Amino acid sequence: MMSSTYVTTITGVTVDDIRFPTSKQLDGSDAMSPDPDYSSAYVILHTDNPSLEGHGHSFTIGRGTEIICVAIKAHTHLLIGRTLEEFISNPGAFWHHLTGDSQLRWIGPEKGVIHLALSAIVNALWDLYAKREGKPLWRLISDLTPEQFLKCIDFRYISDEITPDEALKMLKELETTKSERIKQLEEQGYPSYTSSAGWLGYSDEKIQRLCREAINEGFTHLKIKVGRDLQDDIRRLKIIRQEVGYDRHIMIDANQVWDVDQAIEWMKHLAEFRPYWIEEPTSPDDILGHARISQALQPFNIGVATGEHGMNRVLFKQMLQANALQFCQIDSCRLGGVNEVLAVLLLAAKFHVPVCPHAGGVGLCELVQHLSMIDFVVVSGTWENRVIEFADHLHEHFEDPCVIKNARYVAPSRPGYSTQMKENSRQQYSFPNGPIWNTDS
Ligand SMILES: C[C@H](O)[C@@H](O)CC(=O)C(=O)O
Ligand SMILES: [Mg+2]
Repeated sequence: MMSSTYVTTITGVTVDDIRFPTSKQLDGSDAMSPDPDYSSAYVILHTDNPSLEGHGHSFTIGRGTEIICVAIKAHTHLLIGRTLEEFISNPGAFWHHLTGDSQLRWIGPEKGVIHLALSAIVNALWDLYAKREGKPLWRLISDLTPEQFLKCIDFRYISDEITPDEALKMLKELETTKSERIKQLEEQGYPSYTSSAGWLGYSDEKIQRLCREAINEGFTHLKIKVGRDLQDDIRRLKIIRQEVGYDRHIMIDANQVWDVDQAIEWMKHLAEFRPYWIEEPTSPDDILGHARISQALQPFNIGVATGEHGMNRVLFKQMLQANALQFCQIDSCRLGGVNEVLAVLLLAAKFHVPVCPHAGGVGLCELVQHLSMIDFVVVSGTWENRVIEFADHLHEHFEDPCVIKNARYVAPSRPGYSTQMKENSRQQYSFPNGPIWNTDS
């Protein structure tokens, strides 16, 4: 897509299992994950240009990261000897090539461990491309023409809902005003919400303190974990509402613990606290269940948010078709990397459903800021009702950490996809032999 006079060949793939012992402080804890160790299946694509590498990762919560690492290595034959120019000339076709290995496809297809592995690789390819062009990813993709943008997407399985021609029309309608939105982003940043205050394992005192801090930092939207015990949720929500008042939005997240009827019943008891959304009320695969919950909660003005475990664009297509979600939570590492996220952004825009990405974890905030900015500039053209999740953990381990100012993500300016972890952090937290884990060393 971009013209280039030289060719960059992928010559090697390094894979690392990196884990942070976040479970010690119960950071990240929820009703389904009481002791997460935020982790990264981390990949570096080496090239024949020693100063040009692509970094990517996929997020997990501890055990199992090594399985994704093995799955990443299983893709090596699809990468070595391939050129960055092949990827750039047709990113959608290259994505198809990576998901198309018939033997690997059998253990998906396009979901589960193999798809988590794919996302790390695809994220690294986009990092490589953006670094080569000297642009942050959001800007690189914003600068593509609508035709080039569409070349990134594999329309297989979604063309019954959105065709390339229809998508082209949508993108062209926004193209003439793109530069205004780029300016707005650079001047104002992108709205965010915090989930740092409400992890399930935190004491009431800690939650109160963190709510106050969040308000002082300018946050108007806060997310709290629920779903372990109803009386506990009621007590915690009372405390939180006392701290933040009713002028701010509270979102709540059940992390899939409920059956469908149980979700509806439980939420009726929490409705008095006026949650803006209930996130992952039930199994992430249950499209019709989410639709029933959405319908039941409509009279209470509570939206359903889901997507952090949304396995692929097909699931999102059906969630949208079934009116099963009111907030679309793309995940930069659960979907098959940037290409598939772009497909979901288009689908969500078609249904006028706001995209509010899942972030937090390790490195997710760094990635999704680019994706929401692309959505704003190119796809939906608006940030109305849209907020990117922010959790204040582990940013110090990244070369280009996200920056929050007045509760808004500052638009990244460094080349790449903000994926690159500091070399020292990769060594220290390498599992199981890094010094943090190997207490004998
Ligand atoms: C285990 C993770 O911390 C999870 O609770 C994150 C999540 O659901 C969210 O950020 O939303
Ligand atoms: Mg969640």
